[in-house]
Amino acid sequence: MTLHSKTFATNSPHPTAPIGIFGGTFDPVHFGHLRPALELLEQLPLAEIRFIPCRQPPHRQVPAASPGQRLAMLELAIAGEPRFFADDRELLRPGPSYMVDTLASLRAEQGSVPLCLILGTDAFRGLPKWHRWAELTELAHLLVMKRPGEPLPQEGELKHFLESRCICDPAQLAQQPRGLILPLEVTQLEISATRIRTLIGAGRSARYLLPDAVWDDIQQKRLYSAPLFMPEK
Ligand SMILES: Nc1ncnc2c1ncn2[C@@H]1O[C@H](COP(=O)(O)OP(=O)(O)OP(=O)(O)O)[C@@H](O)[C@H]1O
Ligand SMILES: O=C(O)c1ccc[n+]([C@@H]2O[C@H](COP(=O)([O-])O)[C@@H](O)[C@H]2O)c1
Repeated sequence: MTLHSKTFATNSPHPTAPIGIFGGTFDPVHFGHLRPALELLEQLPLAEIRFIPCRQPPHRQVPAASPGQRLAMLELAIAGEPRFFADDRELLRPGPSYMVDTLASLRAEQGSVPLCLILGTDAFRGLPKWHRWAELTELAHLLVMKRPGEPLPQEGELKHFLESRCICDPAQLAQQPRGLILPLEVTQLEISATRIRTLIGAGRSARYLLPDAVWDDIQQKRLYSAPLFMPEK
C-alpha cells in the first residue's frame, strides 16, 4: 500500500475562495458523493473540493477496504475533475480520525481562507456525538446536503445550533473564514456504500452506482466479495 500526499491547487484565480472539505469513509466512493459534490462546485463560490478519506472512523466499524484501497478508488473516481482533490492526511495520522483535528491542521495551513465542511443530513444529525463537535464551526463553515429520508433536525440543541448560524446566501461563505451553516438541495441519489457492499457480497453487480473505473478496480481486487475479500493490512 502506498500513501502519498498530493500537491494542492495554489494558483487559483481567487486565492481566498472557500475550500470545500468532504470527509468520509468512502468504502467505496459512489455517485451519491460525487454528483452532489460537483453540484456544490457549480453552485457555490468554491475554489476546489478536497475529499478526505478517514483512516479509523470514530463511530463505526473498521472499513471493509484498507486505507490504500479506499484512497485508490477515490483517486480513480475524481481523476477527470480538475477541481476535485484527494487529501490523505487522515490516512497518515494514527488513531481515530477526528474531524476537529483535520480542520485544525487545514486551518494552520490555510490561514484565514474560508473552509467549508461538507456533510449529508445524516452526518449532520449525528454531530453531537462527534469529538469536540462545538469547535467545528470555530474552524469551518458547514455545508449540509439533503440526503434522501434524512431531514434536518426539527428539535433540540442541534436545531438551535443550526438556526443560530444558518444562512441562505452562498456569497456569505467567502466573507468570513468559518462559523456559518448553509443547508443545500442537491440531486437526491439514494445510493449508499453499505448498499454497494451488500450487493457485491451477495454476488450482484454495483455497476452504474459508482464510476466504471471504481467498479473495475473493485472487481480486479475482488473487494467486498466475501469470502474471497481479505482487506489489505
Ligand atoms: N447518497 C448521498 N447523498 C448525499 N450525501 C451522501 C450520500 N452518501 C453519502 N453522503 C455523505 O457523504 C459523507 C461520507 O459518507 P460515507 O463515506 O459514510 O458514505 P455512505 O454511503 O453513507 O457510507 P456507509 O453506507 O458505509 O455509511 C457523509 O457526510 C454522508 O452524509
Ligand atoms: O470527529 C468525529 O468525532 C467524527 C465522528 C463521526 C464521523 N466523523 C467524520 O464524518 C465523515 C463522515 O463519516 P461517515 O461515518 O458517514 O463516513 C468522516 O469524515 C468521518 O471521519 C467524524
